[in-house]
Amino acid sequence: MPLLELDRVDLGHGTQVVLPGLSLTFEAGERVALLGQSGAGKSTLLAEIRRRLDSEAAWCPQGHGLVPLLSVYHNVYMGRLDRHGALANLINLLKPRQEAWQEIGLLVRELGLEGLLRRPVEQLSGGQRQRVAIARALYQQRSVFLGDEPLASVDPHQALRLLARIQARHTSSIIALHQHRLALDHFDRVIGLRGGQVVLDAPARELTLASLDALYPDAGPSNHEAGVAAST
Ligand SMILES: Nc1ncnc2c1ncn2[C@@H]1O[C@H](COP(=O)(O)OP(=O)(O)OP(=O)(O)O)[C@@H](O)[C@H]1O
Repeated sequence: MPLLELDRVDLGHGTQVVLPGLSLTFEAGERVALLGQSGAGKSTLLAEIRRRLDSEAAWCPQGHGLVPLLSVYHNVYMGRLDRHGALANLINLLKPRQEAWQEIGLLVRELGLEGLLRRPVEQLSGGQRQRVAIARALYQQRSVFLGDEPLASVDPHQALRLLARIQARHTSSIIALHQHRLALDHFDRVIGLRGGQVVLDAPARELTLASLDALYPDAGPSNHEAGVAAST
């Protein structure tokens, strides 16, 4: 069953079209890796998917989108801000709701952030912030996970564990990433963007690391090794 169909749409920013005439169908239940060099249009595509799926999708943005001065608890709680009234959210800011505190406590423990619930996000490492952003997306409890490089600042072993948790909690996932090995081994489908077009759209099992090199024209032949190094 299609989750989403894009039929010859022009995607871009203002008057600048980045992905002209784009046609893509995403099926429910698919785990899709979105690849392409910087500026290829992955975020632009994800923004459109997010706009269309709206409340069906949990969202983990590039650069985490956290509030540095607020605690880990409050940042994760923000995943469900829209499900409570303004007053309840305000009160929670001053005095955390008990059931939310417990639920978020379990979630952050699962992601290896135990003991950090009260810590302001500005005092966390890059990898810890990344996990808070993932926790916030998991806390949204949606059927689809959309992630813009959600595994960029964690080590390869952690990336694998986090990805497994993300995929276990969502029926479908569409994730932009640069770890090629991860894309080939843990996704159903790989979509590659280059020069404003979809130049690759294939089942991950049919692809090799070398076949992904064509997505990175600036990188030269050694990119294959970079892909290996960046992967688990
Ligand atoms: N808000 C914006 N306004 C105008 N142009 C933008 C905006 N965001 C992105 N662009 C441009 O759109 C093109 C695609 O950018 P996009 O962020 O989608 O690429 P990307 O594949 O996600 O890159 P990266 O891997 O670096 O995140 C680039 O040329 C970029 O400069």
